[in-house]
Amino acid sequence: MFRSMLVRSSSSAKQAVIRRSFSSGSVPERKVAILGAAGGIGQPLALLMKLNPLVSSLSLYDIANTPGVAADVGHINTRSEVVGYMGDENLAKALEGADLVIIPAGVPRKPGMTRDDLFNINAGIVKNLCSAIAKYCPHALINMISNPVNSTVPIAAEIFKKAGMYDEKKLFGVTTLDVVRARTFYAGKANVPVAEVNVPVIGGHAGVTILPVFSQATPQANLSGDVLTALTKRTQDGGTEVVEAKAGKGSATLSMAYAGALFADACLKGLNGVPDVIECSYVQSTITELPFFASKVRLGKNGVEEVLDLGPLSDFEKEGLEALKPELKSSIEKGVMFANQ
Ligand SMILES: NC(=O)C1=CN([C@@H]2O[C@H](COP(=O)(O)OP(=O)(O)OC[C@H]3O[C@@H](n4cnc5c(N)ncnc54)[C@H](O)[C@@H]3O)[C@@H](O)[C@H]2O)C=CC1
Ligand SMILES: O=C([O-])CC(=O)C(=O)O
Repeated sequence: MFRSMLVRSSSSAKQAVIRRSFSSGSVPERKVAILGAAGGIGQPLALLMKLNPLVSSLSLYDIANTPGVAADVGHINTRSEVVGYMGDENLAKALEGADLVIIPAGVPRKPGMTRDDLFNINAGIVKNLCSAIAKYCPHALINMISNPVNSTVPIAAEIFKKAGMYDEKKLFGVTTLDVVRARTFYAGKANVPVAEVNVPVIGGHAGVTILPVFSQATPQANLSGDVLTALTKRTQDGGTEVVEAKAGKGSATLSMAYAGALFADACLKGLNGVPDVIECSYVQSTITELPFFASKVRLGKNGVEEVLDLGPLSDFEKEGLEALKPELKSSIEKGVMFANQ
């Protein structure tokens, strides 16, 4: 049985000591499950989560190849115990007791495709995985990476509603890569240290629905309208830039794993009661007329503690906001319709 592929990252005795010291200290035990863990994002994300001291148990699930990934990552001498699970019959065990489930399962784009072209395959994958989550770890936080995020998050919400297990505070579309890109591109043009940069990115996660709010970027810089327009377009097309550079071999995996690990770490900090953890994410929202929208959210013990206001927008950003609404609305409706058919 694949459970026997359990890989312990250090001896049982050492693990017991680690467990005791954490249970008596301030860092609680946290199980994180990655669904799609053997994929292009899943593998480096598994590595980064293995390096995260907030994780005590790392559960790696995929339909194929998880034994090798779990054996490999499990040899790293950090806190978490690593267990790999392969195949549908092991999904329940992969999920049981999870505090956080990260979902990068599904097919990536090839050149010429939009994220919405992935809907037909990925919608079904997300639907099945979310049905299992509703059954086996209904109180876990969900970090949805699988594209099209603008639709997969509404699909997940509908599946949880049908199961009577929907908690809007626990469902997150991961848009952190848009923030990571906006920070990198802005730092290059503004000539400021990239590590100090923050830029909120609102809307959704596809093309024009990605709206970086450079007027609120810190540190501030006096960039021309043309530069801001170009920065906005590059952020919106960041995923396509990688898809084209990879020329048929997939989409962003390494930068996505970094972004996914950053967001998961923020979720774990929130769960553990760290105050003032704020990240952008695509969540159920009332700050616009759209039922799901990415904006800054405050993370806490229950997941989303507060969806923050958009703050002042420039005229260019106001136009971008109005322009993104029709596409985002139809992507949300498409997801809701799929889940209810
Ligand atoms: N939210 C974001 O910012 C980003 C999202 N993505 C999306 O992430 C997804 C994954 O991308 P990659 O890792 O590059 O693809 P990949 O093809 O390398 O890996 C996907 C993995 O999912 C697994 N999988 C397929 N069906 C599954 C199921 N039912 N249960 C569990 N695992 C299953 C596959 O076996 C494979 O290992 C794509 O949909 C991609 O578009 C990619 C980059 C950024
Ligand atoms: O572009 C893609 O297909 C993958 C993705 O979401 C991104 O890199 O932002």
